[in-house]
Amino acid sequence: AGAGSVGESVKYKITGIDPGAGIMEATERAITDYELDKWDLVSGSGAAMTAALKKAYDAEKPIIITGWTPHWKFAKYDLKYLEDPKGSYGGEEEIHTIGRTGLQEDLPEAHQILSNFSWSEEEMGEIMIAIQEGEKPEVAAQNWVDANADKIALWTDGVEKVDGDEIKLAYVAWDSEIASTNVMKIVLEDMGYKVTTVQVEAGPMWTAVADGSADASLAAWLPLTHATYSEKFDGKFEDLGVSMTGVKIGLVVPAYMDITSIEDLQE
Ligand SMILES: C[SH](C)CC(=O)O
Repeated sequence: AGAGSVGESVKYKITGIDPGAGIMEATERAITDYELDKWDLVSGSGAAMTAALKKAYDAEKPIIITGWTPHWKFAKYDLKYLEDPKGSYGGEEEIHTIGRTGLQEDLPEAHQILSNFSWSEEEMGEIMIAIQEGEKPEVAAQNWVDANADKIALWTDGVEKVDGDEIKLAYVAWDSEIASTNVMKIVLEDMGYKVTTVQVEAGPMWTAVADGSADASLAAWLPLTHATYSEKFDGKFEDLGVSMTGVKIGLVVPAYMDITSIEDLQE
């Protein structure tokens, strides 16, 4: 089908997520880079996006979403990324853990555990899929923690337990970060911390770590996805390291759509 019919079939709309997400900025960049003048990016939330995806997929209707890996949608549906020859979405990304300045001095044990935190797409995926299949996030995370003591020992080895120190983790309700934050909450609680988690949008998440109202976040996507935030708050946070490599953002469509590149969306 011609490119125009693709645009008409989705009313020239790309189904996005929360407006502050880096993938939304990258998509606006793609709309400019590929001169998709008739196209609009619709913001909403991760949950609204996956609901729209399910509705379209079950009816085998066209849909174009802002998608990312790791995410359970690739296990549930036959999806594909649209090629991005202009590189609007960057290349391979990483998930980083960030902490407020002063964290190492105030909460050295947590600083060490958060710096050690790293796991694979498959490990995160087990939790995301359990949640997607109806398990409560805290239960899915606890089940994973119970089954992966050896992995968690790599993060906590040599770290002394604390006695009720308080720590606050900020995160955004992306399925990937719901999984990681619930796991880290349990790990830190098992190490003696009183953990609170606060779910906010991406901008407020970075702001909270930078102004110290949150101690850390597991939800920093770098180097490109959150470049605007990391530049804005340069010097006001500490990068505690990479928790996952090989992650990716882009435009994602069901495999039944006969387009392969973002260029196919041009008139
Ligand atoms: C939706 S990705 C997890 C992160 C981002 O786009 O900011």
